[in-house]
Amino acid sequence: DDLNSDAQALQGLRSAVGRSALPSWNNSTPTCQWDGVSCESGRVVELRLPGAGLIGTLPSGVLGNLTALRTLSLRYNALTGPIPDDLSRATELRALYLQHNSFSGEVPASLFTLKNLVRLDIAENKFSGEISPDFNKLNRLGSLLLESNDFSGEIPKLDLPTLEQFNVSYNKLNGSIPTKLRKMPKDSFLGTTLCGGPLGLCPGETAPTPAGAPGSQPDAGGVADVAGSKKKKLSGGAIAGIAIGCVFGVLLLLALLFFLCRKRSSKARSTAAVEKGHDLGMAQLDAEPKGQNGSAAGNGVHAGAAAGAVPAAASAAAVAAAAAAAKSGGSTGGTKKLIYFGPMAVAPPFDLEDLLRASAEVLGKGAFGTAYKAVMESGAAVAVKRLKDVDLPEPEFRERIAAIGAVQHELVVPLRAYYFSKDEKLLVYDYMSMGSLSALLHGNRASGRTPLDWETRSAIALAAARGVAHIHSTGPTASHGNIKSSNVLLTKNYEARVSDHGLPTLVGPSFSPTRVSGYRAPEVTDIRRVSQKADVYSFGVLLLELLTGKAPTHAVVNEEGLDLPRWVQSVVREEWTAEVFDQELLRYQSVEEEMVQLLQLAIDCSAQHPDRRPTMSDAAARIDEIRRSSSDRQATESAGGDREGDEPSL
Ligand SMILES: Nc1ncnc2c1ncn2[C@@H]1O[C@H](COP(=O)(O)OP(=O)(O)OP(=O)(O)O)[C@@H](O)[C@H]1O
Repeated sequence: DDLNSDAQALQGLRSAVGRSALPSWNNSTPTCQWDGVSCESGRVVELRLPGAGLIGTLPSGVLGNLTALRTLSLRYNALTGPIPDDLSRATELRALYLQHNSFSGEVPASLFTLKNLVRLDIAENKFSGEISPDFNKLNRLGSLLLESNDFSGEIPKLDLPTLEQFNVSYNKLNGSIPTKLRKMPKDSFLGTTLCGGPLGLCPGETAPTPAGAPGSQPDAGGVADVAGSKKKKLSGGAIAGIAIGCVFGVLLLLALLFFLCRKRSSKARSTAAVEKGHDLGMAQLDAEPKGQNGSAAGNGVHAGAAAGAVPAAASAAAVAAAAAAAKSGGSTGGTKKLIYFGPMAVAPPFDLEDLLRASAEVLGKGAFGTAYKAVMESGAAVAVKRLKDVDLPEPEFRERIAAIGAVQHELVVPLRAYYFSKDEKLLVYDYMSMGSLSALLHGNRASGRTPLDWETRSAIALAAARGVAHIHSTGPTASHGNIKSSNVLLTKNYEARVSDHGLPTLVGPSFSPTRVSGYRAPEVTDIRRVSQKADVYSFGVLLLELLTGKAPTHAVVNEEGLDLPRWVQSVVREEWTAEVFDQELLRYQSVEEEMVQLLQLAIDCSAQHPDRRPTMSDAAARIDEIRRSSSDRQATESAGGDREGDEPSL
């Protein structure tokens, strides 16, 4: 074993998973100077390639040859498949960081021979199977991080003397937490059905008896019995005392409430009026769209959530913010601030007070909360999204929202600011005056809305593809997470902008959408973890929607809604291709070839198997090409004819 064999191993790694990612790894540069490589005494001892864009499956017979390796970090890449068995030959390994990839399969038994391991982080992958008791063999382990995988079953009795960090949260684990691990914090076990220790008593367990108290009843049959047995010991006097205390407490609370209500009602806007206004806004959500603002606003196709832009009597966003302020202590000053991103962070043009005073109307209700249009006294309008079901701990929420706010791109609707308190989470976006693509496509066609021509539709497709491709370019696992036509918004000039990226990362594990969206890729089981390839699938469905004019959740076929990719494929297979297109598009016969090309791309993107789908940037490049050929052809065919407004009649 020498540096030559190390170099060969690294080359093997590069050609398997990093061909385009590791340009500095070439023969004209000495191996020890390659990116991410550190040597000592003529051997490679560290390999650190975090977020390097590695993609694919680690080959076997490669990493195991790095026999002097002490640190291996391949975190935040797009690696798939199992950990190769031969890694066990790298016996000097102390730190192994593989978190945030898509590794799958069981943790190989060979890993448990790496006796020197101190840090093992394989979180945020797709590892499955049970957690092996053989982790006990790694008795120098200080951190063992297994969270957000598909591990199942019970946690074995782990007894690792130097273990400080341990996390198995967000796995399919059940049973009780082994005694030695019960000192770990609650966070280590969230998102599982485990019990015991920081998660509270397991069924059949009794609370530990306080020192000196008479013996408890072992296994007396659960929490209820424990309470029952305590009750028996209370004397009559004590019960009377408690009862009197309770009555007094309730009276005191009532008096306080009464006092507070009176105080608030003297303010300009009474709480009752505001609440009423708020209720009005919310109540309208389940009603038919009123369509005051024409087809540009609202979202008429999402069954049950059809909402026009209905003005609420009072400021609904103000209610949201006021509720936040009131619940968390009354005053709106102090630390209760909007946190800004991008250029606005330098000179914020509005603050929470302005939002509080803004008049608002409900735009619609989505899976993550309700969206409002808020018009401030200055006349500026913003879209405020009031999130529900966020039970992430504050630091995690702030970290994730910072990642969302960091995406600033001309084709992505910018997140300008957010507000976080225990009870309220508000996101502030630019207000997009022409509403969503969903409303544009499926809005009331009868009422003389402008038909969408090929040029507009293909331009929207291109902008959306580029916007999403930009989000993907920010990191190997960065994804939008919820691509659909109501999240493609339009500027005054009908230019498309991608909105709402990253929202699924903000909701906690308790979030469970009621319906499976027609845009969701078949492999997605947890909407909080949507891969880039799953985004491509959703984008494919969006393209199909643009081409067919049909919404994927539209109840055309049956109550369950339309599986657009399957429907299109069945029609295309029967060679009725022309049948799938939106009638409005068919009026433009001269672009039929391009329409078929775009349809082919849509079918490719919505392939069942993720590996068959193109990348988002490939999809964008293909749309660009298709559009170029259609404009070339139109230039030659129309011989100077002005197509603008030239709307062929039926
Ligand atoms: N910045 C914005 N400007 C204008 N309209 C918006 C803006 N953001 C959202 N909307 C519109 O408000 C409505 C509700 O949006 P919201 O994002 O809450 O739900 P959704 O997109 O239907 O579903 P989801 O919650 O899954 O994203 C939609 O019709 C959407 O197009």
